[in-house]
Amino acid sequence: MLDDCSDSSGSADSKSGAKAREPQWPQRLGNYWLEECLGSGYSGSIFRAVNVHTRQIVALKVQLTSHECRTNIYERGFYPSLQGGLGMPTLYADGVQGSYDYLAIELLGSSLDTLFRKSGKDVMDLRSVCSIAMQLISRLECMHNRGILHRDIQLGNCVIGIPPNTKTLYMIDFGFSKRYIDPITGAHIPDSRAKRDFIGNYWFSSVRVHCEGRVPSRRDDMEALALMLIHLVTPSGLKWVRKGVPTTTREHDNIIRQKRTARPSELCLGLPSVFEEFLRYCRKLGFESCPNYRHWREEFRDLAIEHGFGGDDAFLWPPPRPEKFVRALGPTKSRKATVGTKPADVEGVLNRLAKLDLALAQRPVLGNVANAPHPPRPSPVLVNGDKARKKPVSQELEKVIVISSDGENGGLGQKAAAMRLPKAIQLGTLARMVPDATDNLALARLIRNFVDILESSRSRSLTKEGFTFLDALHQQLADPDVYVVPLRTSRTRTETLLDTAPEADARRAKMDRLFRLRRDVGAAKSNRMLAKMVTEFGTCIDQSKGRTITKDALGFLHGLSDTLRAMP
Ligand SMILES: Nc1ncnc2c1ncn2[C@@H]1O[C@H](COP(=O)(O)OP(=O)(O)OP(=O)(O)O)[C@@H](O)[C@H]1O
Repeated sequence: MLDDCSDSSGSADSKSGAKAREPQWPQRLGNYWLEECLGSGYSGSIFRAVNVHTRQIVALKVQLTSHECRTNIYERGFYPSLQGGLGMPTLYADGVQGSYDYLAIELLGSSLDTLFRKSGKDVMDLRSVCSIAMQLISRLECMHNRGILHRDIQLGNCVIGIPPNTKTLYMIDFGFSKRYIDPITGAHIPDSRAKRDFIGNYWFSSVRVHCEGRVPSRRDDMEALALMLIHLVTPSGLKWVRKGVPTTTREHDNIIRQKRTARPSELCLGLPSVFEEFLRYCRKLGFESCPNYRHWREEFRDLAIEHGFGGDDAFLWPPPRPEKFVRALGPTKSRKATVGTKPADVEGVLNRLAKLDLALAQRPVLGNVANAPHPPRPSPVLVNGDKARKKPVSQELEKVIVISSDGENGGLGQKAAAMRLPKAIQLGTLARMVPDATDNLALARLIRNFVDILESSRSRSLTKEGFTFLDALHQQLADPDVYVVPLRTSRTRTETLLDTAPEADARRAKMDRLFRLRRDVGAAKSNRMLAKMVTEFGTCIDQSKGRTITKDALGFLHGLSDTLRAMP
């Protein structure tokens, strides 16, 4: 199949052959005068064209009627259902003239593929990727709500608009699309194990469709999007994309093998956890399941907010300089911002984060001992603060960017005046300081800083870095030499959403547990008891929808800090 189905974009179907020689296109088709050629695909070319009567500029997609793969025929069938949807191109006219078939479509801008390649970078900045995620989830939601699957999600099929719509992403190329809902009966297309030709693209088509030959449904469009996002934030991209379009069956088999065997945790190593969770979610969806678009849009919005980019989904290209976000967050010359750290250093950290410098954003592999937040250390550690430690925590605290200049209560309590770093960096830094907190007072201070960060953040969701802090805290309170299973397990929020317990009951149970923890924390008599409470606290948050830090949760953390402070 491979030798007769490839093109340079990585798209594949059963009908395509080697790229045909460019035909001689006429100067005029219907009311359109053909101008510049914007791009050529396997089955035809796209021209910038002008309506000779109205002077309206359009993109004219032209194909030979003799072509073996006349995708225009299919596309013109889908456009009417997609009209009016945000990011769905307008179809102005279509027709057949002599041996030419044309569609006059709204003229759009460059594709993500072109933009990314021209940037010369090997990863896309996190802000842009979050905005792509939010917008494309909406595009798929729109198509799916209208009963249509795209089935060829790839960078070349996502384009920006022309001014004034340059911040909006559009889906194009519905040549492989399909109705999955019968417009008359309303029934979902049936699943089938019968052997079928692969339709999609080598890079991002889902494992089920590409490697197992299954019938595509909504989940597969979503998985393709997840893979595309992971590709964008992975240095040099997904490994099976790096070698280019396969030209032999052997190369294609290699891609299939690599795709099939790559576990989500491996693909997403070092990335913010939402990428892995999204991919896992898509792969767990049933054939007819309706994806929870809103939930995942909000996840990517939260990720953008956590990294200081704001929650707007506008696609800004080229990406604004990271300093723009820094300035928006506070004055860079603040005295507090420079405690132990030069502004340039801080900017460097932010710049690297904005470019998703993966060395900085190291993420432990879930459940992997080698990547446990803090590997077992030989040094003796505290049980009720009775052992001496290497380094006073306050020194480390000062090295950290904002944290605290007056130890006890100041610090992030005066957050408004200080330059605020992204929550992820602050929490990550704080978590790394826990193993060196050699007495209860130092731990109490770190917890207070933890609470300050949570309270100063717009998002009340406990992130991966927040759980890493709790893991480290639990370990330090219980026994620092023993490996602790991370609180936030590979169980995803998705599963939480799919839990059978009615949502209201689950919420009430969470509130009760947190209320009890808050009430009882003051009565704890030892660090081990507190360690248990931290575990219960973390588990309770992890299992709740949205992993939200409630008032009682903050109360518990305050109580924990006070109790440690009061302990001998
Ligand atoms: N409406 C549009 N406005 C501007 N450029 C467009 C438009 N539609 C497509 N293009 C450009 O033409 C290229 C090919 O378009 P499209 O993917 O629709 O054609 P195709 O023949 O189906 O291609 P392929 O065979 O690669 O799937 C796109 O990558 C894009 O650069």
